[in-house]
Amino acid sequence: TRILPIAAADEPILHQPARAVTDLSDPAIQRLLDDMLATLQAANGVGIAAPQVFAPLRIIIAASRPNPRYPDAPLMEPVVMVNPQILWQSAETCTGWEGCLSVPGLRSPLARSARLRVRYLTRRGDSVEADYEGFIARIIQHECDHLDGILFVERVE
Ligand SMILES: O=C(CSC(=O)[C@H](Cc1ccccc1)CC(F)(F)F)c1ccccc1
Ligand SMILES: [Zn+2]
Repeated sequence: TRILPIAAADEPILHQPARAVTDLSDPAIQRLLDDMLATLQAANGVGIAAPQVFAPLRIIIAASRPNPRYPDAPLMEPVVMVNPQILWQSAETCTGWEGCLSVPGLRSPLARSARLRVRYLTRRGDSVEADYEGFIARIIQHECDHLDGILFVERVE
């Protein structure tokens, strides 16, 4: 397992759409998932997307945990989502702080849908549909933006 370099905001890979994963049994994909997890934990983040470690693939990891800005954030097992699709998101929004490992030192409040339904493949290839709300829903929206080449700073009013 390796800690991977994290792309800075000016890297082109962060401004282009990522490609769907077609072969989850590829050992290189399974290794990437392990490396993304190690990189996320080393960076003390609560989420990460494959383009941030220079892999133009539709893979995200959400790993909410209590932190100074979200003391009541749920502590969750990191969830790996391959080819995530947001099936539904609430019109109702909530505003909260966001940061980005690719934009170090910048934090900004941002409105996101309060609830969403996501369909994704687990790292073993099982298709899952799940509902999320609050801080975890925020992380998933932030990470899915990365898969479409969108940084949170582009959404700040
Ligand atoms: O742990 C961080 C560092 S930034 C972070 O973890 C990003 C994820 C994130 C943090 C906060 C809100 C939404 C997403 C990671 C990124 F860039 F890869 F997506 C944090 C920042 C602000 C509020 C709470 C926590
Ligand atoms: Zn980010």
